[in-house]
Amino acid sequence: MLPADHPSIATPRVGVLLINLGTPDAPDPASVRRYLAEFLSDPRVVEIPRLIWQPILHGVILTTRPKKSAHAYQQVWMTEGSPLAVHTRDTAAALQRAMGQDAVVDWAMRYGNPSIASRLAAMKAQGCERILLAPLYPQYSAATTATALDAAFAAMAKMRWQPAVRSLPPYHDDPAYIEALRLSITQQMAALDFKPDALLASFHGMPERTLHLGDPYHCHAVKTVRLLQEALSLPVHMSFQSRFGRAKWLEPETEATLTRLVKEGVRNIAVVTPGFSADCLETLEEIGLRAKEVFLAEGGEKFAFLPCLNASPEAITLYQRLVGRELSGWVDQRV
Ligand SMILES: C=CC1=C(C)c2cc3[nH]c(cc4nc(cc5[nH]c(cc1n2)c(C)c5CCC(=O)O)C(CCC(=O)O)=C4C)c(C)c3C=C
Ligand SMILES: [Fe+2]
Ligand SMILES: [Fe+2]
Repeated sequence: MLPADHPSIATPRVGVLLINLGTPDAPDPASVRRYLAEFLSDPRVVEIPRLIWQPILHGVILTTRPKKSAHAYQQVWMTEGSPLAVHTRDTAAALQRAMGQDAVVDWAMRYGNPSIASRLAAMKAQGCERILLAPLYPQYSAATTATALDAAFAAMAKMRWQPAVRSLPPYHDDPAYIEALRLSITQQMAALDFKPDALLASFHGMPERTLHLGDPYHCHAVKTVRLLQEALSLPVHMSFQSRFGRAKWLEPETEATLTRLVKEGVRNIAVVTPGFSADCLETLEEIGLRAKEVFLAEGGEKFAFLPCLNASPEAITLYQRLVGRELSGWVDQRV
């Protein structure tokens, strides 16, 4: 009888684990509360001393925010589940089809389900002795990329026989990523029933302090926008959304930027969110519904939110290239 962590098949296989942020299991206040409690207890996300933060989190935040956020989730929830989970799952399935026998492709969430620990265990049970950990964040941030890798290593800390692992580097300036964005944006703009006067790239925000502490997220986002602008031969405005708490966050803020653009004469706008690999609450509800309302209320006329790369053919070509490069030496190079 083999011990539980012993691979069940003889041929060693290569695994690719796509990792995204995480989302509640259901759009109700209890599920959102469970998710937020895990997410906002992560010291990589909220960098306030535990003794100060925990009473605030378990006091005002977890008693007020779950109800409000559950209402927001209800507006974008899909028949198959939370958009972030549905798109991440579909991306893994499409990448698996594209990669065939070269690798076992799976997906996991940093917070909530399916957990990184459970999918790493499942991949090991399928014989994956080598695993590429691929956090699907183009721009590196300690609050996203680093904590996803921390969770993977924490799971491995409990394994007697660990797989060999590699991690996908940030791809904010990778020509394959910029090309995927260029193609996706060009196609979506051509399908609109209006010609935008401006294109805005809205990124998830971060406390400004993290920039001064050395987190490269802001610089990565700025570089993505510069390269995208060059690739599209179009001016691209840039802003940061999803402000949380009282500290100063990165600026300019998205809704304030939309208001300013209307004042400067922009009437028709397209908004993209290149910091997100998959559509989620922050893109569909915060931009697609709320930011749109602000833009129109300020006097804007046409607003289009252009969806994320999700599981589009452009996204799969991108991930095949990024992943293929990292797997060199592990599998035959075919991409
Ligand atoms: C301290 C607060 C937060 C930091 C820092 C933060 C960074 C950060 N987040 C993403 C990507 C996503 N965030 C999402 C939701 C979300 N984010 C925060 C707070 C911080 N994020 C909260 C409280 C929430 C939950 C929703 C809400 O109540 O408003 C999501 C979407 C999840 C979903 O279920 O759809 C994503 C994706 C990045 C990329 C980032 C730093 C770069
Ligand atoms: Fe967030
Ligand atoms: Fe938000």
